[in-house]
Amino acid sequence: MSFSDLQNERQNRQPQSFVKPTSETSSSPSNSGTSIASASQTVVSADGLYQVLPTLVEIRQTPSSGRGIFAKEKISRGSIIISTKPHVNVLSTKLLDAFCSACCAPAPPTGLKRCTRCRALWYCNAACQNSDWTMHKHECSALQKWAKSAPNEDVAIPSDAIRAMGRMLTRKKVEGLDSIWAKEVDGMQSHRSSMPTSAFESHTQLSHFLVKYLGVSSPYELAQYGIAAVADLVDVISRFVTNTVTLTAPDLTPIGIAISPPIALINHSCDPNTVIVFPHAADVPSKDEPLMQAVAIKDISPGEEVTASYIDTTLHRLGRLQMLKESYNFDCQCSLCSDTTGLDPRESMWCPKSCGGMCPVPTEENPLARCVKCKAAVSSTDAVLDALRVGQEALDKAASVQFADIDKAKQLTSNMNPILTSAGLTPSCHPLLAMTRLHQSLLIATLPHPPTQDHLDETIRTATKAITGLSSVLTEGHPIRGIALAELGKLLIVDEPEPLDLSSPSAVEENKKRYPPSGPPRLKLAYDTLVRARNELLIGFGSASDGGQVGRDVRECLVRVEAEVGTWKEGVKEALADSSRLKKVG
Ligand SMILES: C[S@@+](CC[C@H](N)C(=O)[O-])C[C@H]1O[C@@H](n2cnc3c(N)ncnc32)[C@H](O)[C@@H]1O
Repeated sequence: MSFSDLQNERQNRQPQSFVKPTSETSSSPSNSGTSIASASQTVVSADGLYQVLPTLVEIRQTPSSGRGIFAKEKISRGSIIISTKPHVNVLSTKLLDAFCSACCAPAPPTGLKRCTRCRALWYCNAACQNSDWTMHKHECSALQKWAKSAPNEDVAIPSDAIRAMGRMLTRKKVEGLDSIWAKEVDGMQSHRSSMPTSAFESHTQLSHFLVKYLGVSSPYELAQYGIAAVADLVDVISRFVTNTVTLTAPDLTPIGIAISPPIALINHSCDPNTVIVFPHAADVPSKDEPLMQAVAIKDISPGEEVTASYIDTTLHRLGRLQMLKESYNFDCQCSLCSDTTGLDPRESMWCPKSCGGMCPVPTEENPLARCVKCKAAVSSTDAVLDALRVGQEALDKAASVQFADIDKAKQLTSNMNPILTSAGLTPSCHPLLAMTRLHQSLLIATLPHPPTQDHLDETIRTATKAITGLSSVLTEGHPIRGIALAELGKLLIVDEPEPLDLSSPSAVEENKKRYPPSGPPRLKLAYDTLVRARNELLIGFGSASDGGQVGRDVRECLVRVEAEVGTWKEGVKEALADSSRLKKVG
């Protein structure tokens, strides 16, 4: 595998949220977490709505989280629970020329075809353009008008939020305000009545842009979209903010936003049993893409609630609580957030006496941290607190400049990683894990052509450290783990620029102590890593989707590595045969 393949995969991948956190705030009654159904939960009658929900689940009213989806039968991990095309999906504005606006596939080598009228949307081919035309014909002229009135090129295309809401309202009008489609959209949770004042400003601004984009100028015109009063407009915005999911490429790179009312029925947990993915299954025709799937990553018992995470669950507890409150306005009481007694790997450091145990990281509120195994006290509290604070600042800075100034970002992550590590943080501790993952993506993006052994090996070590961290905080089969393992496996099969000469026994011994090893042991490690990746991808992207596009790529890689290992074994056999022949001749 060449290193450029890896660089093409350079992601703007977030540590991960499936439902898009937005700056707009929404509010909801405070509520409890998820899990086992209680007697007070009643089955919600859906009156012909949500036809895509399979019979193995049902909608129930929960005492504190509103409606939710519950298993009626046992659901095994790796099963696809819901599979549907979103009601609405739009690409991020900056990626409009990189992905097809209909099927959301990346631009083929021959390039995408641009809509010649609005010049804003791009498609794979005429078939994709035609399949999108029923919707695009309405937005095409809106996009043209918007561009004409834009003060400059940078804002010539409205944001993904405005375009998505525009499509949602237009489709409602086209389908009919009493249609099932419209009822499902209108049935999504709105927090209008309990919206905090802080949300009003952003919601008002969005409403203003939305009305301008739709080009409506009278109450009569607005009513055709089902908006009879200002309150209805606020509902549209609130529903959008509360229920939108990040549209991702099959490798989890965020590429836009999507809305699916049945999938939006899934409530949140920071330790979810389900993930929302867009796996790009092989047998799905492009007209059915982007296919959105809710996949079980844990076995789910009958009566148990199906939950997904709305935010990055590698974050520490306070960070998660704050994000959920700000973006979805509820106080998370899931098992992970409620249990403050156990040791959370997201907030852990090694024992100061190196007994092999771990301690919770000290905080301003709880400065006295002790190893859970040998009870040794952390004496360097101030230094650890400083490292955590400076680490978070450096992470925010590096993340914000990673595309505009990659060298600066890399300098920040290179400097901070050793500081956080020597402060004693474990690889799963926030912000070290996030910093390691960012450092890995920057190392991949800056791999020289051809790669140097040092740069390649550092990237492999960083990817390994990231997997160690991720494996402590995410359940086996979580797609982020599967993707991280696939990435490491691919790094390990990049041709070594300067492999060790393993012809002497001492070099072979030396190689055993090295990480990553060189030569055949490296290939063996690549093979084992790719097997692990494939197994986890089959869970996270669903076994019926064959682990999604990445799962299929990994399978192909495995076939190549197997052939290479086979050739190598043949080579060894031949060499042995040669030497015994030579001995006989001698
Ligand atoms: C995408 S909707 C989920 C479906 C929603 N319960 C309904 O009835 O339509 C997101 C909203 O559900 C509620 N919610 C989701 N997960 C929750 C949880 N773990 N605890 C409390 N409320 C939750 C919050 O009000 C949140 O803004």
